[in-house]
Amino acid sequence: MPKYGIILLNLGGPDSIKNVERFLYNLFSDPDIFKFPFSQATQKVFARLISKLRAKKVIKYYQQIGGRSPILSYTLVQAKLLEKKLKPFLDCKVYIGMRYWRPLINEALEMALKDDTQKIILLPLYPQYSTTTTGSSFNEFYRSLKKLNIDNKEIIEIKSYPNNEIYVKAMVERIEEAMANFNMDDLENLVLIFSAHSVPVKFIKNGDPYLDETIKSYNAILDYLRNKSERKEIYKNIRTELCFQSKVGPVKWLEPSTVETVQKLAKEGIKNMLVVPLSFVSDNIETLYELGIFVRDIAIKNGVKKFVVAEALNDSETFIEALKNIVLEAVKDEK
Ligand SMILES: C=CC1=C(C)c2cc3[nH]c(cc4nc(cc5[nH]c(cc1n2)c(C)c5CCC(=O)O)C(CCC(=O)O)=C4C)c(C)c3C=C
Ligand SMILES: [Fe+2]
Ligand SMILES: [Fe+2]
Repeated sequence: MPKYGIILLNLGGPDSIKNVERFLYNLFSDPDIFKFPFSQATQKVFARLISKLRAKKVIKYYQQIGGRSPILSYTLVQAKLLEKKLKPFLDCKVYIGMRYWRPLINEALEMALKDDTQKIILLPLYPQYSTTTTGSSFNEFYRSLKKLNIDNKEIIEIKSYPNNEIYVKAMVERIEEAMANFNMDDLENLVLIFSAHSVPVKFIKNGDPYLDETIKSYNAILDYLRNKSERKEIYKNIRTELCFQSKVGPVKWLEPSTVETVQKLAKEGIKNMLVVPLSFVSDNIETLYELGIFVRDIAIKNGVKKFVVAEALNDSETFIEALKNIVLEAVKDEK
């Protein structure tokens, strides 16, 4: 009977081509991410329609990255490493609760309850809070709790950690690894492009802190690179950009887009680009296909010579250390 059950919250992704449409249906049925007018019933009808249409398009993308999303395999590794790292300090077990594809949040909760867990810690694998990601996962968790008629469990929510020092260090390590692809001559004509997942502007206007927290991460990583890293003198002279990827649908999303940014830089004569996926802690379709294939193709066609995408944190030991510290900090007054 572990005292603490830690539920890692993430988006999830289809585990096969045949499940792409069902995954998209779950995503478009979520009123926290896509609000359709009128009623819950119309939301379902629209979700059915849009997931069918979008599946036709994105199945081709999933086929190019191995026929499934790699999110779960990376999250499984992160869960295992975190449990191992935490065990000497905390009586705990780590579970995975995905928002849109298995293992789902209610399944993680049921497993934690079966193990007779006394307290549940919600740990989002989103460093930056958004109502569309962490907020949506929290809502789904509380709906699952209500369905099971549970009202006596202590729940500890970790909201976000955009400028946690160890998380920032883990990001810097990934950037340094990717920088090994460039030689000294390349550096004079290199731009570091930080690409975050976009959200519709209306969420930000309604108070979603996602943009502020994304800028916080961006500034903290730049500060580390330019003032604390071993090669700080190099980073002081490297130009950087922050942009937003993965817009879906016709409404206005956060800009500038990653594609526009790459095109603008290429037009200016930039020949070397290092793209850093910000806001993703595991590689997924948005990093592997959108950045690694789609945006790369545009860059090369526009004259870019070297286009490198940094690996997401995935199995980074330093990232797991950050998560360990974040959890221990959250329970320090409880133990
Ligand atoms: C990490 C931050 C993310 C935010 C913020 C986010 C907002 C957001 N996403 C959609 C729609 C889609 N997202 C899709 C995939 C996807 N999204 C994230 C992360 C964030 N989303 C990840 C990690 C993934 C990849 C999952 C995988 O299979 O590997 C998709 C499916 C792919 C596609 O059709 O392009 C959709 C759709 C909206 C509408 C939104 C904010 C309102
Ligand atoms: Fe998304
Ligand atoms: Fe996308």
